[in-house]
Order: sequence, then structure tokens, then C-alpha cells
Amino acid sequence: MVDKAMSNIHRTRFPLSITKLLFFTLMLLSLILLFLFGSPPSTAAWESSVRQSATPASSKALTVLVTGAAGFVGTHVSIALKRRGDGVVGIDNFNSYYEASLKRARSDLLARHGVLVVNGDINDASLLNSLLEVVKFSHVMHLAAQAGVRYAMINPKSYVHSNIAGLVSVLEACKNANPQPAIVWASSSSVYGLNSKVPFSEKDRTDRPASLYAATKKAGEEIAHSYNHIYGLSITGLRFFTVYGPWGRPDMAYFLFTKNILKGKQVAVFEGPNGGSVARDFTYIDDIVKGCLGALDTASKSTGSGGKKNGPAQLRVYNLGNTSPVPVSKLVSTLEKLLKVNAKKKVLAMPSNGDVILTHANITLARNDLGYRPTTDFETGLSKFVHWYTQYYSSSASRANTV
Ligand SMILES: O=C(O)[C@H]1O[C@H](OP(=O)(O)OP(=O)(O)OC[C@H]2O[C@@H](n3ccc(=O)[nH]c3=O)[C@H](O)[C@@H]2O)[C@H](O)[C@@H](O)[C@H]1O
Repeated sequence: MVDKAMSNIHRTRFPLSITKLLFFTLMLLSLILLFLFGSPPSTAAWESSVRQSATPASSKALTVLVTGAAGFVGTHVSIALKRRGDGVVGIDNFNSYYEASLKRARSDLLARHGVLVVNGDINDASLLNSLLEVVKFSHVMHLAAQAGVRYAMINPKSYVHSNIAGLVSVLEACKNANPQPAIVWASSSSVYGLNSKVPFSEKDRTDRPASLYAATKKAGEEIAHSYNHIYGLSITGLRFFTVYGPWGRPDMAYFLFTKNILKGKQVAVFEGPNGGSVARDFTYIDDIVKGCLGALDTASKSTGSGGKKNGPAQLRVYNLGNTSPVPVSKLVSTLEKLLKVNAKKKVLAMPSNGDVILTHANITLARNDLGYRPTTDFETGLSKFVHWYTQYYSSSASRANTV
């Protein structure tokens, strides 16, 4: 009986100890794997990678925090700064307004250039404060925004979140920093709204926005005024005119048309009243980058400290355009020529969803103060975009399916 009982015990205990052994082995393995690949970086490691990315090549170089660094303009500006020896740290929330894979690819490109992009939102005050504590940034290039004129009717709150609350969050962090950085930020040609006097000059009216997007950018300019007035922040707003080029934004017409023409899909070409053309002062990304660097290089220091103003500070706003508007019909015919494919065009009356008929920049002020001189004509710029587009989307079949 005892023997039988013992053998029963052995029969039941043996599988139990195997299970326990397996369980503990798996636990140990998971811990090792977590330690090797999945452990969150320690604060010290994070700070050290931020500092490394922010280290300039010389003591005279700038140290710039770029918001929206994985965005179109943010990527190009960050690379240009890094290339000339400035220290650069990026921040981006990698939101899903358009394909996140493109933002990841831009971020990988930045990493190859030695620029760290912190994954975070500009509305995260404690993250911004930490970044400004870890590094004494000389400048903040604020490019994070909810872009797109027509999408504002679909998701209006995202514009308030990024372009108003987000801007205030950045300015709050900068106002509290010691020393306060100088700020250069992206406004928009859309602030001219219903202004019909061309070319658009910085002196023209900007109190009749045609879209919520434009209204949030105009509000941003007024918010900038108040932070400059109260806290002594040096602030420069740049009114970008329909920026295009490699690594661009898939929601924009030149990008969307390229995709649709190649796929044999219809493109909607908007026209103005009485069949008139709709035109944009399309501006090539490399020219915009030069304007951004010019604005950073000529920005005066902020005057405040400890959240208090110690004297008047610089407050500027500039048009960054190309000065030669191109009709949307010309955009389509140029793409047809470059892609060697006829577009399936559908001409539609411009919907009343925030669009304006014409944009045209007067750039005298930017030329005089920033040395801004755009040099890329539309066909050259568009052919560079098409070259990039075909390379980028042919390098991976899976990418093509996600466009
Ligand atoms: O300068 C700016 O501040 C803004 O520039 C850009 O806005 P827009 O100039 O409106 O560019 P984009 O959408 O490419 O439309 C281009 C043209 O194609 C026409 N258009 C558009 C779509 C379409 O299906 N058909 C069409 O004819 C359309 O009517 C327009 O005439 C940025 O997106 C915006 O974030 C902001 O930065």
C-alpha cells in the first residue's frame, strides 16, 4: 500500500516540478530579453543621448530644439543645421494625420545624420521643461503643427490642439527657461485669407482668414506678440508659401496628384469663378530651409529671465515664398511631362472649404533682413520631387501599397 502511495506521489510530483522548472526558466528568459531589448532607457541614458545630439561642432554654433522634426520642413531644417555644425534635438509626436511610415523613415534619416528625435507632444509641458533643462538651447525652431487647409473642416479640434495650445505650451516652456531661447516658428501664407492685393506684403491685412487653419496661424502671430511683449521672448514668424519637394507631405496636391496619376486615378483640378485659374506661389524646400536658417542666424537674444522681461525683444514676421505663382493646371501638366503619364483630369469648381484663389509673396523684407533669395524654379523643384518619389516608393513594394 505504502509503495503504491509513494509511487502515486512520485507520479503527481514529477510533472509538477517540470512545470515549475519550465515556468521559472521562461520567467528568467523573459527578464533577460526585457533587459537586453525592451528595458526603458534610464533618465541618465536619455539625458546623455539628448545632450549628445545637442552638442554643436564649435562654441559659435547654435543649439536648436526643432519641434515637428519628423515633419517635412522639420526634417530638412534639422539636417541642414546639423550639417553646418549646429547641435540639434528634435521632438515629434508621430501622429497619424498622414502615413506614419514616412515620418519614421524621415526620423531614421535624421538618426543617420546624428539627430535624435524625441517621441513626444509639444503639449507635454514636463517633457518640454526637461528638454530645456537638460540642454541650454540657444534657439527653438517651432515647426510642429496641424497642417492642411481643407482638413480643418474634418478635424477642427486638432488645429486648436496643435496650433494654439501647442504653441502656447512651447512659448511657456521657453519663457521659463534660463536662458530663454530665441524662437523661430512656422506661420503660413494662408493668413492673408481674402486679401486680394498682390503680391502679398507683410503690411497687408491678415484679419480675414478663409479657413480655421489660417485662423489658428493668425492667432499664433497674435499669441507671439503677447509673449514677446510680456516676457521678452525674441520671436520670428515665417509665412511659408505652399512648400514642396522630396520627403514632402502626402496630403498636399503635388504629392496626391503624383500618386493618383501613377495609379491611373482621377485628379480633381480646382478652378476659380468663371473658369479662372487657381494658383499657388509654390516654394521649393531648399529655399525654405535657407530662409529658416537666415531667420535663426539673425534672431536676437530673448531679453527675459526667470519668466520676467528685462527689456524690449525682437518680434518679426516674414513671407517666405517664390514670387511666381503657378496655376494648378500647370502643376498637372508639369507632372504629366515628368512622369510621362497622361492624367485623368476632372475640373471642378473650387469648393468653399477654406481654399483661396491665389497666393503670391512679396519677399523684399526677407531678402533684406534674412538674405533670403529663392533660386529653384518650379519645374526643377518638381522634377527633384518626382525623382525622390519614384525612388522612395519603388525601394519597397510594401511601401507602394501603403501610399
Ligand atoms: O501656404 C500655406 O500656408 C499652405 O500651403 C499648403 O496649402 P495649399 O496651398 O492649399 O496646398 P495644397 O493643398 O497642396 O493645394 C495646392 C493647390 O492645389 C489645389 N488643389 C488641391 C487639392 C485638389 O484635390 N485639387 C486641387 O486643385 C488647391 O486648391 C491649391 O490651389 C499647405 O497644405 C498648408 O498646410 C499651408 O502650409
